[in-house]
Amino acid sequence: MNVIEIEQLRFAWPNGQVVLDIPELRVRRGERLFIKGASGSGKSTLLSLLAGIQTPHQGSLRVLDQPLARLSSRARDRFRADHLGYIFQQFNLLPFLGVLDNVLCALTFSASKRARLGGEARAEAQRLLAALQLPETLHQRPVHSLSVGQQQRVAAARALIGAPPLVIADEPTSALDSDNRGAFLQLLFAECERQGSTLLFVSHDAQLETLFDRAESMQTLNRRLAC
Ligand SMILES: Nc1ncnc2c1ncn2[C@@H]1O[C@H](COP(=O)(O)OP(=O)(O)OP(=O)(O)O)[C@@H](O)[C@H]1O
Repeated sequence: MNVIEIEQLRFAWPNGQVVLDIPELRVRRGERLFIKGASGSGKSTLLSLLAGIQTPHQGSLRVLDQPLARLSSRARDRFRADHLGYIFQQFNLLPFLGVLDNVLCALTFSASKRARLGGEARAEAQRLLAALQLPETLHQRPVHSLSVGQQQRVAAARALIGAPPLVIADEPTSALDSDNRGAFLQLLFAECERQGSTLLFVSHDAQLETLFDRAESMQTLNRRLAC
């Protein structure tokens, strides 16, 4: 089954600038896809469509077989909470909440994620944080007191909890040095594989692409825009 299916997708921002014109993109279940592209090439715009924050103006976009544009905005919010894990570029953690509470908050709005846990939520949050190598001594600390690399692991655990079928990561390694980037990616891959999550990872750092099953560039995806 394909987790993502895009056909003849076009999207423009209100100023009329066409940012995406993608004839086709398919992502298989369990695949680890790297999407690269220069600043301004439309990476974040594509992710906002896949997450159902924006909807396409033309063409078809299906995530987990759901045509997102046909859902109401409320149904898209629910779909996102239930089926997606999202690692934001700036992590978007709640700075004064503790590490564990930041991870657990991903379950608050999703009965599906809670149902997929198969065990106690706190124990699963602790397991994920340990798998991502965040020491237990930090689990109660407010996240604002953590280093950038540690915050990134909290953001990854929050995206992974409840085994969402699709995990989207938007440049989450840009603040790390190359050794730490590689190590973090291997941990992320291992957890995605363990729980059967497809990973879509966006970055302008083309050095990372060899670590993935497949890489696509925004330039190639958007080839019609260059004509
Ligand atoms: N909310 C918005 N309203 C209008 N234009 C926007 C909006 N968001 C992005 N754009 C425009 O869409 C184009 C693509 O932006 P986008 O953020 O998707 O690129 P990107 O590849 O993610 O860039 P970066 O690597 O710098 O984050 C840019 O020209 C940008 O100015």
